[in-house]
Order: sequence, then C-alpha cells, then structure tokens
Amino acid sequence: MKKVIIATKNKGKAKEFKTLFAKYNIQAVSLLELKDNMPDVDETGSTFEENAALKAEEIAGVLNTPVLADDSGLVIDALGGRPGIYSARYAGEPKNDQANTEKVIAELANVPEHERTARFVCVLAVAIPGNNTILKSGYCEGRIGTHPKGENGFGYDPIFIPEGFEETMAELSSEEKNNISHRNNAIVQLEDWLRSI
Ligand SMILES: O=c1nc[nH]c2c1ncn2[C@H]1C[C@H](O)[C@@H](COP(=O)(O)OP(=O)(O)OP(=O)(O)O)O1
Ligand SMILES: [Mg+2]
Repeated sequence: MKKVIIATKNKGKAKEFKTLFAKYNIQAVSLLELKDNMPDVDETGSTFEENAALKAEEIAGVLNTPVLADDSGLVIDALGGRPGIYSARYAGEPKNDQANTEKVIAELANVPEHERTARFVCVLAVAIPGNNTILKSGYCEGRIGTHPKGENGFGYDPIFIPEGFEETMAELSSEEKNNISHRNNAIVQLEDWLRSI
C-alpha cells in the first residue's frame, strides 16, 4: 500500500487521516509513528495556508519525501473569526482542548443562538521536494452550543453543532463526522493528487 507522511503530532487528526485515506488505499503515517523525533514546526504564518505550508515544507525538507500537513481551526462569527489560526493555543500554553472549549463558551455566554454561527476550516498542504506546494481547503458550517457534550472526536468537537444536526460533533460517530467534516471536504479537493501517487 502507498504511504503518505502526515506532518502532525495531533492524535485526533492522525486517526481521522488513517480512516479517510484508507478509501484511497493509502496508509497515512503521522509523525507520532516515526522512530526519529521530528521538529515541532513554529506556526508563525498569518493564515491557515501559510501555516499548513510551513509544516509540510519543513518536514518534507527533513525527510526528503512528499509530506502532507493539515492546519485547521474554528472560526466563530461573533468573535470576529477567533480563535481561527490560534485555535490550538487559544487558552494559552500548553495546548489544552478542555481549556480552549471553556474559554469559547465563556466568551459566548451572552450571545443568542442565532448569532453563534461558526465553521471548522481545514487547509491541507502537500509539499513535494522540488515542486510547488499544493494547497486545498475544506469547511464545515455549524454553530457553537452552550455547553460541551459528547466524548468522540477531539478539540472543539464537544461544542460544535454541525448544520443539519442537533448533536455536537463529539456526539456523532466517527463515520458520521468523517462524512461531513472540513477535513474530509479538503481531502476530496486533493483527490487528483491522491489518485496520482
Ligand atoms: O476536526 C476537528 N474537531 C475539533 N477541533 C478541531 C478539528 N480540527 C481542528 N480542530 C482544532 C484543534 C486545534 O485546537 C486546532 C488545530 O490546530 P493545528 O495547529 O492545526 O493542529 P495541532 O497543533 O493540534 O497539531 P499539528 O499542528 O501538529 O497538526 O483546531
Ligand atoms: Mg499546530
């Protein structure tokens, strides 16, 4: 089976890539599985695109092989787009999903349901040594709940209610999430490359 290195150290993302890439007969291998420890790439860009490219290009440079990276986050309209590219560290260092979701819930305490619209964004970068980096994006629209619910998924899933659902993303099965997620929608945009390798 073909293998693709995914430049992530996020367990939740890594698991989703494994499932989503299996449909293309590709084995997704995250940095958590490599025996050599890869550097933590500084996400110094000002857009999801820049940060995805930074992660993919730095790891592709170290390994001298094509590498895919995912930069993603939650964009909340009532917060002017925050946490956005700062989603992972919204409540500060070290990264903490529960602290991040609590911070968002507190900031939206007085915001009524119809103003709690938000979307998950996923930008994928494929860095191929000697070539231009490929960038593709995917989105998932929804709204922010009033308290965390559900145990599945990761990150902001317990407070994100996708459009067309009453449950949070963390209450959906992994199959249901993978059908509608920003990550799957971005991967679909990459199909040409995935089928070409
Ligand atoms: O499907 C998702 N369901 C819930 N939350 C999500 C999702 N997708 C991204 N998120 C959140 C998690 C993290 O707070 C941020 C990503 O930050 P981001 O820098 O891309 O990833 P990360 O630092 O966790 O791992 P890495 O950079 O090694 O890939 O957005
Ligand atoms: Mg990160």
